[in-house]
Amino acid sequence: MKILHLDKNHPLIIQQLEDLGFTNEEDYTSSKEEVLEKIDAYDGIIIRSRFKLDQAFLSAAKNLKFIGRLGAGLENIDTKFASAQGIQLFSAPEGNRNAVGEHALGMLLSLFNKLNKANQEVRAGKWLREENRGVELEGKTVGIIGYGNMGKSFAKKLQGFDVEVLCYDIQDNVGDPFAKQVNLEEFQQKVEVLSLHTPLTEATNDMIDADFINSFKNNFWFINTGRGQSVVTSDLVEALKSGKILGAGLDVLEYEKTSFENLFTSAAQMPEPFQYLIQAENVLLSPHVAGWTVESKRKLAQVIVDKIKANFG
Ligand SMILES: NC(=O)C1=CN([C@@H]2O[C@H](COP(=O)(O)OP(=O)(O)OC[C@H]3O[C@@H](n4cnc5c(N)ncnc54)[C@H](OP(=O)(O)O)[C@@H]3O)[C@@H](O)[C@H]2O)C=CC1
Ligand SMILES: O=C(O)C(=O)CO
Repeated sequence: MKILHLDKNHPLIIQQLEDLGFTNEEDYTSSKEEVLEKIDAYDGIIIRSRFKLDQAFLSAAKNLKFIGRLGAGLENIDTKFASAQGIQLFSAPEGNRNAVGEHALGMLLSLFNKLNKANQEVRAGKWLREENRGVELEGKTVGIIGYGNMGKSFAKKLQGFDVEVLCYDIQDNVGDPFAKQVNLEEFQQKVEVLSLHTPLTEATNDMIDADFINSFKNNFWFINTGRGQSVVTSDLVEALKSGKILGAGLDVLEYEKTSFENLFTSAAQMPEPFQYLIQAENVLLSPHVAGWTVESKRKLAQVIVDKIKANFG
């Protein structure tokens, strides 16, 4: 079987697939059009997010048997069409769920303790203790939307903080010892910290808008390590300005072309709401790296190799 690798990744993926008898071709530079011309020669594709695998692309991939996505989200693949074509899809949430759980917790504790602001001030010679008084997680109600691999990982990390953890999910009975599943109404009545872990779908696109935010009884803290497009950034900014949202930790932004590339080459080019986010003291930003650790790079590759081996080895 011949596999085309479209994104550079951990070397173990090529080594192990070679050992299993697969032929590997690495192409990290050809345009989508160039790849389209040769794609019918491959049985498998391994990709992160370099381009969208849409109907046109999948139709041209006449011999394709599987796609391995080195990550959790599958929104860059037309999954319905791929399945209808008999193409198997392998994602790797097992590889980066721990990283996302740790990143979400890290963002939350940094926000609560104003670490980003305090760090910048001390470096600038300012010793402002009262202004940098933090708040504690103990006793708070933390709400997780989307209780799958990532949401559960975050909930697990919260054990030991003496918090109540609630989750809201469209699936029934997703709760476990780490979180109590409730309906949306109860969720919005109780939550003081909201962490978003849903995939990007039609329903979650722009889900966090002004109506949704204002349906929460309490002012709340917001962490997003899901997808930026699930948030209406201008509404988030209004909520930060009004104090409805007390602070936000955003690993993902609406202004991303793929999961790894920003739409804009500089922050200055970004739309007005982003200009607010980059100067707000109660906002912490990271460039879509929650699932992007040294360890997850290796784990993601291993998960994909293991899934290919289990199905085609
Ligand atoms: N920042 C980063 O680096 C990373 C971000 N991610 C993001 O996290 C997402 C979640 O990953 P993962 O936990 O593996 O996904 P899972 O599918 O395991 O879990 C997501 C859960 O959310 C549910 N859900 C879907 N739509 C809604 C909705 N409208 N309201 C409430 N719940 C909903 C899903 O239900 P159902 O199964 O019915 O759809 C599912 O139970 C990824 O798709 C990706 O976008 C992931 C890894 C790294
Ligand atoms: O795994 C994912 O879906 C990502 O966002 C990559 O870091």
